[in-house]
Amino acid sequence: MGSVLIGVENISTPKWATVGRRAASVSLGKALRSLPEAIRLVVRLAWRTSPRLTLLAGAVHVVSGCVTAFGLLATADVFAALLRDGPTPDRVVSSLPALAVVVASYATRALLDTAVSAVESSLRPRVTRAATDEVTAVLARAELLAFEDADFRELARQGGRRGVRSLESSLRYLADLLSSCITLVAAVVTVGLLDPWLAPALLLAAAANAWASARASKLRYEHFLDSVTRNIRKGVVEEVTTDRGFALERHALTLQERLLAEHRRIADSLMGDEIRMAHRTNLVRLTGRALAGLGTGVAYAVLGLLLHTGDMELALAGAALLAMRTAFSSLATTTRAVNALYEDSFYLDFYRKLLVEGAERAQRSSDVRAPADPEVITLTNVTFTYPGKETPALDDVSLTVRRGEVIALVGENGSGKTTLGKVLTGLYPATAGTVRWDGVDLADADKTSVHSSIAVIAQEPARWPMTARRNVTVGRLDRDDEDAWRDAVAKSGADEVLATLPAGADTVLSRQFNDGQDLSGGQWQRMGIARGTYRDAAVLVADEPTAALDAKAEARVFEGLREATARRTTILVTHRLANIRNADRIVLLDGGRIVEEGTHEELMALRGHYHELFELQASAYRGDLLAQPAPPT
Ligand SMILES: Nc1ncnc2c1ncn2[C@@H]1O[C@H](COP(=O)(O)OP(=O)(O)OP(=O)(O)O)[C@@H](O)[C@H]1O
Repeated sequence: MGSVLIGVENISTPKWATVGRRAASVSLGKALRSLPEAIRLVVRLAWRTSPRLTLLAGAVHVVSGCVTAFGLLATADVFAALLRDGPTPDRVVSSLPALAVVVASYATRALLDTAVSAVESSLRPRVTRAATDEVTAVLARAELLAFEDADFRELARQGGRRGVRSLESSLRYLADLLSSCITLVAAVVTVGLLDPWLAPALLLAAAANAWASARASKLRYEHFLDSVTRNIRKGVVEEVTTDRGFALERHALTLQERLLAEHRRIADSLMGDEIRMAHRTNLVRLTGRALAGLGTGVAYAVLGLLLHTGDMELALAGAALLAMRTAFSSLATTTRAVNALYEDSFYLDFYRKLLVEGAERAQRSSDVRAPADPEVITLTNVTFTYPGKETPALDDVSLTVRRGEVIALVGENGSGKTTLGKVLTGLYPATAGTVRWDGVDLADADKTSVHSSIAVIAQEPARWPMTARRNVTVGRLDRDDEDAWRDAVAKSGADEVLATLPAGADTVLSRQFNDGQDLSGGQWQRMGIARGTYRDAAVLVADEPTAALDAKAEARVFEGLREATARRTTILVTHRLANIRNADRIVLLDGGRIVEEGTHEELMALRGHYHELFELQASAYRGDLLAQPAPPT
């Protein structure tokens, strides 16, 4: 079956990564122009978080930059006074005012640095919190179907993790950029004022540095995009190699070494690429530094030439030298900040995309309320296709369900039973056709109003990391009804589970907490049934509710369901046909289409597919299936 264990060699690259690849391959200038967008995003979020702190941070940085510039000009004055012609004591005395300004500027700068870090340490956690909150809110409010889209899930991971981290670092780099730019401008203006020829040489060094930094960022980003798919694959292999959920089969199938080898294979390929990328980045940096060095050399050569030809006095040359050194150091800070912001801007884009896409996929609210207890649910020519799939899971399904009816959905694995349950209850929107509750199209209805009227007992119920009692009452938090709770745990058989727990209903059901307990598959299923029963909704979807239950518990659950179904509409998905003989209607699905529909007696009389399935199961119980084959005659 081939040597690749997981078999995901050819999984496609997420859409957003393909778009990002295109963005990264545009010209550098164009890409750099996208920088203001990233800056705007960071500033806007900071502003929303705290306008006062944002203004303060900006102001403190500007003042700090100005003080540095001021100190620089004052130092030039000190040089000018010291290197003037005349007796030394006079020169020293005349330099004192400028020296005092230099000392004052250093002291102020030190105070401002403290202010900067105080303001930033108040602002940054607020921005991080706001960004994390935005991501969490977008995901919490996304429609159910969004979580079926692998691209969206990966975007959520990248936007939530890298995006928020980049936002935080961008804020720091933005602040650095602001103050270093002011110092740089002051230094370049000082140099330019001393001699206009020196400025272009400085700019050459700046351009070389900026080019190298931006190019290196682009290489790193391209590498990230190239490795996205492999990183997803590595994550999957990591999970199956180390996760508890796979531990049993990993050992029983003796897969540990195979999985480890697979993990190493992918990790090696990623490491190889990473090293290659690092070498290329270093080469780019070297070229940048060589060009910047050339610019610096030219600047010093011009200075030497000016001194040699007598076009510049020694005193001014001293000041120019100092300004040039300041310019180079703030240039280094500026390019580092621009470079980091440029690189962050790619990841900020994930964050932005996640917010945009999340907003598009938000569960819509609407003024149209679904009826709380629908009389009739009508599906008309409903088709449903999962995101990223070609073939529909439901194909032209029409069905009418009346209040109080018990409809059993049967059919082979993958025939669309679970999907039909979700579309019928508005959890998934129909791709085509309509689902109406008493004439209200669920496509227009407020989803919360629809979902308030449904209870879902899932095939694999969620294992809520809460107390056992909460695992049931979370079914309807606004209900506080001790009788209903007792009834729910009794009908589901959850009462027997509670009796085995050390702290009874107050035991926390999660191994993540101290003293937390885990349950068996069947015990979790009983908790799920209790939750669905406690919810007491008008429309109940029970999807294989008893698949993991022992026979006694199953009988008890069906007894409970029968009692409750008189009041509510029930959609029951099951493979155990013996349990649904009394259903009002049985709907047989095949390949997403309804192929047979009627009562048990009607379908048996039809002698079609249902009859065949029923007979097959019945014969298994009668013992025909395992009976010795008749000896050949
Ligand atoms: N999350 C999903 N993403 C993509 N395709 C899906 C998803 N869930 C189900 N499908 C596909 O939709 C089709 C119908 O699946 P569904 O779960 O509704 O079948 P089912 O009849 O409930 O099956 P089973 O008896 O195994 O529970 C199948 O072809 C399945 O592969």
